Amino acid sequence: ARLAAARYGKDNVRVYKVHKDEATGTQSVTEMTVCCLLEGQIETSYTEADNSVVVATDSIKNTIYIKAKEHPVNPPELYAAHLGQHFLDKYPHINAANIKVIVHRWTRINIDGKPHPHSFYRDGNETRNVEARVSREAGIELKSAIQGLSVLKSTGSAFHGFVRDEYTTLGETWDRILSTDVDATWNWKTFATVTDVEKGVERFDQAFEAARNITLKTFAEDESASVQNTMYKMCEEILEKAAEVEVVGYSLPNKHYFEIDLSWHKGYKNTGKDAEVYAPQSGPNGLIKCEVARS
Ligand SMILES: O=c1[nH]c(=O)c2nn[nH]c2[nH]1
Repeated sequence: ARLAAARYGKDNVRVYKVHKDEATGTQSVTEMTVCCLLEGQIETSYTEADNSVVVATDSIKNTIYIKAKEHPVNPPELYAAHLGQHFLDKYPHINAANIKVIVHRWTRINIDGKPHPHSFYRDGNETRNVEARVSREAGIELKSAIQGLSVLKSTGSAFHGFVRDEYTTLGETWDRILSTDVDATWNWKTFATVTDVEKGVERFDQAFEAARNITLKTFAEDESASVQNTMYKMCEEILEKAAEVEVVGYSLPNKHYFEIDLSWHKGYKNTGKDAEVYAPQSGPNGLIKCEVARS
């Protein structure tokens, strides 16, 4: 037998960092969950119990905290680049660091119309994520994402004209609920160095805001003919807005809401145009994926 692949490290490292603006007394907080897995000349730790090549996962966990102290944690793309590069700079036998940063939402609370200086609430399970691969071979490869942004529209969605054959029972509809949990990703051009990531670093927050706004606006305004077509429009717009992004992807579950025929009860009308009460389904669900690149 031979070792075909190997990477190891620490997962689920929870990190909180506060920024205190002395001038205004305003404090800002960031909370994230980090995974950091290393690759390199580590085969003998698997095959020969040679621990001399192992940077302990406990040390990796410590490094995650130390780099959060030394460097900004925002944007997460920059923090991930610094963290990954550290392992290549420090350990000659480590050739790649695979990092995932999941940033949780702490949205500032507005009290009587005024933003509170140090109070926040968790407005949804939506997260901002970054996956970074920092390697000697390729440099810094960054993939940003929005995950878990649940959206629903009560109309403005249709689905008709699809294949009808001996396997088809689904009726055509010109007016349906559309409900999904947004998982959007955008892959950046490769950055050669951390300095290159830092130059024009505002690109990352701008792309995140653009992706989130485009997703919500297109979802709301598109007279959707299908999940497929609506998500393609989102991708086109994000590519147009973010020049250094090479590929945009979506993975959208189609979370079905079934009509309930209540006509057995006093002839109640509750289907088609009279439908008001529905049965939200936990599963099965449609799952529609795409990746869109520049032509
Ligand atoms: O938007 C949709 N796309 C599909 O492919 C599909 N299949 N069933 N319902 C669907 N809705």
